[in-house]
Amino acid sequence: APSWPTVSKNLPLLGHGRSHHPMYASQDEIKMSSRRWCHGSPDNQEKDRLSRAVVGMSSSTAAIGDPELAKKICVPCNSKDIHAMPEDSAKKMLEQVGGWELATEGDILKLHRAWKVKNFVKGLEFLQLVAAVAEEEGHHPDLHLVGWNNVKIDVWTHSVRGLTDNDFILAAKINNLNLEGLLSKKATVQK
Ligand SMILES: C[C@H](O)[C@H](O)[C@H]1CNC2=NC(N)=NC(=O)C2=N1
Repeated sequence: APSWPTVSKNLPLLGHGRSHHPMYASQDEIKMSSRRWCHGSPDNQEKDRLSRAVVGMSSSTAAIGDPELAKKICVPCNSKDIHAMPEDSAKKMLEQVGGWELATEGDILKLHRAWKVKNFVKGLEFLQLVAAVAEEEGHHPDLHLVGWNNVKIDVWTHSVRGLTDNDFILAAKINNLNLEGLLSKKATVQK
């Protein structure tokens, strides 16, 4: 068999600092895992979470100038109140998510950021940390691990084919991750 790099067994697959993979977690832990999807019918915990959600998601002014983006939570992406924000609103909100830039693919506006990691396995660990935040928020980025040590992340709201506050909240939470020991010392990042 090929000598694949040994990915550490206790890689936290779904956040909370421990893996939720059936091989490693007890059945009740799996039931307890806080996987939530935008389209699922919210249980009480979800309702509580949503009650703290940003009010007035459709107006991106709800978050502009608010330094606590990372403390906000995403709302269901299939909510009828969610709309893609105009580019000038996105440009204003960009100031709150250092290191991210606007990118357009086709006619879709996205948030983009790239990091150089120490090696392939550290890149996977980085992606696992991001996955845990995405699962917690029910809002998911596009994750790329290319050239073995380049992590690239795009964030956009697929349901409206553009940017919403959810995307900036997720980017702010990603910026708050502790990447200690994962990033390469060489700063040059492949865009
Ligand atoms: C149906 C529901 O909208 C989906 O479950 C969620 C999941 N995560 C998501 N993530 C992103 N980035 N955009 C979405 O529209 C989206 N939708």
